[in-house]
Parts: sequence; C-alpha cells; structure tokens
Amino acid sequence: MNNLSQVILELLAISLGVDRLYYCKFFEDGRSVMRGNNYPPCRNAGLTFGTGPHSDPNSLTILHQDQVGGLEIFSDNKWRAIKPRRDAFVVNIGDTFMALSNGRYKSCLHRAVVNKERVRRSIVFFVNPKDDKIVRPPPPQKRKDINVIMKKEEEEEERVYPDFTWLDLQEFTQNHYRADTTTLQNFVHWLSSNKQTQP
Ligand SMILES: O=C(O)CCC(=O)C(=O)O
Ligand SMILES: [Fe+2]
Repeated sequence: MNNLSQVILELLAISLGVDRLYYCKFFEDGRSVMRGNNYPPCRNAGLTFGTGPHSDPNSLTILHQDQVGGLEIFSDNKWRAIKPRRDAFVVNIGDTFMALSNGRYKSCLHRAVVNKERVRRSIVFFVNPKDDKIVRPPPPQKRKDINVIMKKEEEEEERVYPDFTWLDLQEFTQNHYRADTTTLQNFVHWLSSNKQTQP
C-alpha cells in the first residue's frame, strides 16, 4: 500500500507541475494507518448510516470495499454509489492534501450506507505525513511548469490555508470536532483562535 501511495503521490505532483518526487519525499517518513471497517446489517438501513457524510482529514485514502457495496460520493449535487470492484481501489483526496495542493485538489465528500441483510466490510489505508511535519504547499521554485515560464500571479499565489501540522489536525478531529464537510474551515478557525490564546 505504501508503494502504491508513492506512485499516486508522484502522479499528483506531475499533475500539479511540482517536482515529481516532492510529495513522495514529504511522506517518506510518514505515519500511514490501515483500518478495517465492519458494518453489521441493519433492518432500518434507510434510516442509518454506516459512516455519515464527511471528508477524510488525512492526505489520501486508498479504500477497498467488499461486494456488498455501500460507499457513496457526493458529486454534481448528488450522492452516487461506487460500484464495488474486486480488482480496484478507490482513491480519495483528503483535507490535508487539499491544503498541500493549496486548494487545487478538493477533498472528497463521501459516506457509507449499510445493508439490510448482509454485513459489509471495507479496508482503508490512510496516507499521513509524520506528526510534526509542517503542512504547506510547495514553494513556487518547486513548481516547474514544463514549457511555460511561471506566470507572475502563480509565483505570488495566495495561500488558501495557513501552516499546520498533522498533529494539530488530528488533535482537532479526535478531540474537538467530528470530521464532516467543513472540517478544514473550522480547523483553521480553531487554530487561529488557539494561537491567540496561547501566551
Ligand atoms: O466503508 C467505507 O466505504 C467508507 C469508510 C470511510 O469513509 C472511512 O473510514 O473514512
Ligand atoms: Fe472516509
């Protein structure tokens, strides 16, 4: 899974015009986590979620679901079921990568519904940086646009999110806030008010 995440990070860097190994290096001493999810059947499946709507706070999520299915993503104003495939992983962008790409990549709103009769299982690999790594997008000199000389406005691109550490975001989502659709905005607010109250 680690190797797969490195390949995906390289592709993401290429797509952003960043040095192709930039994110691979950023995550090489990372603290990725694998988790198994078990959703028992539920007679009132229409009234109950396995996992309510949220974006993952981590960087990337690589997920495999069993044949029961239940993963849904919100796209074009609609909840869309992701058809289970034995031979494929689902890759979601999380809030931390949204910050690392200065908002170019958006974290993916998703949820999991339960099944009336069958237990459902999924396995999830969350890609995370090292706890104390500073999360910030690559500086302009690290963005190499292949044929084009970098445009001035790109060089002076405004930061969408302030610097933070993965530890800060974990503290927020584990102790103060249940990850949902607006985790990052609320986190940024929490971070700035916390800083102000610190001596
Ligand atoms: O079980 C699923 O398909 C989704 C799980 C999920 O979103 C999560 O663990 O963050
Ligand atoms: Fe999730």
